[in-house]
Amino acid sequence: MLVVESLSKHYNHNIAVQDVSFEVKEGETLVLLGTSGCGKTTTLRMINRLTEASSGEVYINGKSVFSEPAELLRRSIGYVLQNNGLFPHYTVAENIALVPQLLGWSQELIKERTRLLLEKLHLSPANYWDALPSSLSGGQQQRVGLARALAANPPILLMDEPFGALDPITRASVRKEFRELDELNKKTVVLVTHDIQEAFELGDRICLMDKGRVMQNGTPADLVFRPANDFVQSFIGRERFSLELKAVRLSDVWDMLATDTAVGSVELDSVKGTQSLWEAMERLSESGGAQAVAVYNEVTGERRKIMFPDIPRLLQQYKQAQ
Ligand SMILES: Nc1ncnc2c1ncn2[C@@H]1O[C@H](COP(=O)(O)OP(=O)(O)OP(=O)(O)O)[C@@H](O)[C@H]1O
Repeated sequence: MLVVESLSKHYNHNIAVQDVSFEVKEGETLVLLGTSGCGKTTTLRMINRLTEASSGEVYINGKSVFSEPAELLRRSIGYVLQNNGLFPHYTVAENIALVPQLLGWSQELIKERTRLLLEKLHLSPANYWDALPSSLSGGQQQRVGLARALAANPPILLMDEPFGALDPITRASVRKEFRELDELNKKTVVLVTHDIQEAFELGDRICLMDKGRVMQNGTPADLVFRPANDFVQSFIGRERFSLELKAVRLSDVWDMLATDTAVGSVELDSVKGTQSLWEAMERLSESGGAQAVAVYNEVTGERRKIMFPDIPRLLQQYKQAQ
């Protein structure tokens, strides 16, 4: 678990970050969201001490990050940058192996881990092992950057605008892969973005910042249905409808879903109860004209069904119940 307590950074008289606090549990993603210059990157870099805090504390599993040399600390924290930060003269495999090499892993273990990560990130080892970063597309480079950050299996992963340099289509597909990556299930992730849609898709919690301060720290549903102040309200602005669909989980409206899951003899595509109304809508659009998708509750094993016309009604009923 990561705890950030009253973190501040001042540059002479300029306050970059003021009194920022939040907690991120294992398996959770916290998104630092806000417009350019609000202090997101500075906050992120104070966690792995690339920027030294003026005051405040950061604890990882109860231990202060200031209690060990910064270089050692950074080996246990994965870091992904917008421009991927790959070494241009190192091959893909050499880039991924950097931290495990520093940690003294055996060559055999490093190779095994590199192969596994390349496969999980849909980069076939046969094609990409010896490739140089310049021969890869932006999306592929970003995947290698992610593999490198995950290589030594760090408990914490920090990501600074990881999808920011990608075109919208690649961005959406890399983001989806990121959401589905099982390597992240037990990680504590802090991700910086200025893209509110991305924040709602990826964040279990969102910390919305302005001028170095936290405006609201809550779940996507807190921000969109219970905004703490006018700033949050206006930040959500005209994107409200899609954000509402992203904030409501299918498990939140479980009792309102149809119990009859049969649609003739057709095997329905399925989504999980932990996914959002938005993701159900995406799956319906992708499933080639299917009228419905099944919703699978991983906890109880129950199945229900959702259809396109249900979606606005479910959202409405959820809002009324709030
Ligand atoms: N090394 C530095 N020296 C002086 N001021 C700095 C330094 N680094 C950041 N700042 C200032 O701190 C404030 C916050 O910057 P920061 O990069 O954290 O914002 P950000 O929200 O990440 O913005 P962006 O999305 O544009 O990267 C800005 O006013 C910036 O000019």
